[in-house]
Amino acid sequence: MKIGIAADHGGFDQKKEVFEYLKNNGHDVTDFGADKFDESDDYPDIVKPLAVAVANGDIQKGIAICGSGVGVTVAANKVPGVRAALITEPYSAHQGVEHDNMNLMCLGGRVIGGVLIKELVEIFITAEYVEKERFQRRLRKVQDLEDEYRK
Ligand SMILES: O=C(CO)[C@H](O)[C@H](O)[C@H](O)COP(=O)(O)O
Repeated sequence: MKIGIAADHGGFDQKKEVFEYLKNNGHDVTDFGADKFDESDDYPDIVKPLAVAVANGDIQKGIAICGSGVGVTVAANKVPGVRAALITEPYSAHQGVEHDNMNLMCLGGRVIGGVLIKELVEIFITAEYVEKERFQRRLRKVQDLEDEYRK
C-alpha cells in the first residue's frame, strides 16, 4: 500500500515525525511537501497534489496536516474521489475507514502530536473498508452527490 503525506507550516514538524515513523516501520511513504517551513504557505496548494494522487489511486491512503486540520479537510474534499475527514481520536480513525472508506486522514498539528498522532496514523493505515450493503448504499449516495454537483 502506498501512503502519502502533506502538511503546511501548521503541521510541518508533525509531518517530519510521521514520515520518519512510517519509513522506520517499513511503509512505502511519499512526502508531498511542504519541503521547507514557510509561514506564508497556503494549505490548498499543499494538499492538492496529495488529494489528486489519492483520487487517481496512485496513493491508497493520504495523511494531511495543517494547524487545526480543518483547512486541509475542506480543501481535499473538493477533489472528486477524495473522502477526507478531520480525526482527533482513535474510534473515528478506524470507523471512518471501515464505514466510510475514508482515504485521506486530516490532523491538526497545533492540536495533537506525540504518541496520539502516531497512534491515529497506525489505526488509519491498518483499518480496512468493510463491504457491507448499508455502507455501500451510503457511499453510492455520497458518489451521487459528487456527480450531481460536479461541473
Ligand atoms: O489550520 C489551518 C487551516 O485550518 C492552517 O494551518 C492554516 O494555514 C492556518 O490558518 C495557519 O494560520 P497562520 O496564522 O497563517 O499560521
